Amino acid sequence: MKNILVTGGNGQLGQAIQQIASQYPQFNLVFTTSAELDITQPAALETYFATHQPDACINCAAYTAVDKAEAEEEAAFLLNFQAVLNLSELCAKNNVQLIQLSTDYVFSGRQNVPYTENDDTDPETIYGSSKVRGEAVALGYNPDTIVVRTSWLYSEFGVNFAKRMRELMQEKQELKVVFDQTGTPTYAGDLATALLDILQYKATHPEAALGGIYHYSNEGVTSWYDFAVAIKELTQATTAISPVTSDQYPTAAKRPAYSVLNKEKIRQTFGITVPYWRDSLIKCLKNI
Ligand SMILES: NC(=O)C1=CN([C@@H]2O[C@H](COP(=O)(O)OP(=O)(O)OC[C@H]3O[C@@H](n4cnc5c(N)ncnc54)[C@H](OP(=O)(O)O)[C@@H]3O)[C@@H](O)[C@H]2O)C=CC1
Ligand SMILES: Cc1cn([C@H]2C[C@H](O)[C@@H](COP(=O)(O)OP(=O)(O)O[C@H]3O[C@@H](C)C(=O)[C@@H](O)[C@H]3O)O2)c(=O)[nH]c1=O
Repeated sequence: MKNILVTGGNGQLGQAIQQIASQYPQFNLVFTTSAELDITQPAALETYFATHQPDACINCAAYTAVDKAEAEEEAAFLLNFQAVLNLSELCAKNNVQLIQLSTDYVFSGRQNVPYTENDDTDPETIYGSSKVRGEAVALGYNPDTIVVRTSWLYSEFGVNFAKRMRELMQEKQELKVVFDQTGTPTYAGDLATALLDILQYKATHPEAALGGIYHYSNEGVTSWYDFAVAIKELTQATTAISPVTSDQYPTAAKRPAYSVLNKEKIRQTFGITVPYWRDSLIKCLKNI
């Protein structure tokens, strides 16, 4: 396994993979933007695969605007379902190992113990529903597909909660942040390492049956409020942060109240270590 195509190469996860690519000289990682390779266009994908012959594909392209998706169902499903169908079909036909990214928002959040890969999905948002359909079609075309669900992704790159909080803390004297949504942040740099370690494991265990769903986030549990407070403390910001309930901070999409992911399977299968969320936040804030 040598040639790795990373779609959505300009997104935050795509850029996080770019940042560590030189640590994996055994892989020739190629990053594509939507302008270079529009994954909603089957003909463009076919031409790309015929020309570049990837051995694996990490699909980081996605529709990720959770609130906007409520009003843009078609656009969300086009990218998170239809395009995944195109990609999966082609990967299956060409024996290309696909890694498809998914989300904790596939769960409604009614559970109060960490979600395992065997728990039923029950999304309550358009974004979550579109990602569930993407998971199903990716595994349906090829059971060897590896679906990695992650949560609360943040990084130095793109648009994310941590960067937004830092900006708001510079602009505002007071912030209100929900404290009744519990989950785990994931530093995109850690996820990027996990994904390339998975491909490395696959390369050295070509016969292993590894297909299926895996959960990966950082370790530990927090709320968006506590996440914001940690950002405030670590950056010595002076903004006042008040905890509010989701009812007091209305949004178009209803986020899960609880979406902590159980990471036992990915640890056991690939020997991946999972950093504690606060340690990774410190690392990220140093880089921003
Ligand atoms: N962000 C988060 O908090 C979380 C994300 N995830 C999942 O992780 C994955 C990566 O997310 P993240 O990096 O944050 O996403 P981003 O929103 O940062 O990036 C998505 C990328 O998709 C690309 N894209 C959009 N349309 C197309 C298209 N038609 N063809 C090809 N590429 C396209 C964009 O490329 P361009 O810039 O070139 O237009 C963009 O760079 C996704 O599957 C997401 O669902 C899971 C949990 C949490
Ligand atoms: C900016 C802000 C948000 N919030 C709330 C809104 C929401 O309930 C929660 C998170 O806000 P955001 O809208 O930034 O994050 P959100 O878009 O919900 O993030 C999600 O993105 C998708 C792509 C995923 O897959 C998920 O894992 C998750 O990371 O914090 C506040 O309470 N106060 C604030 O000032």
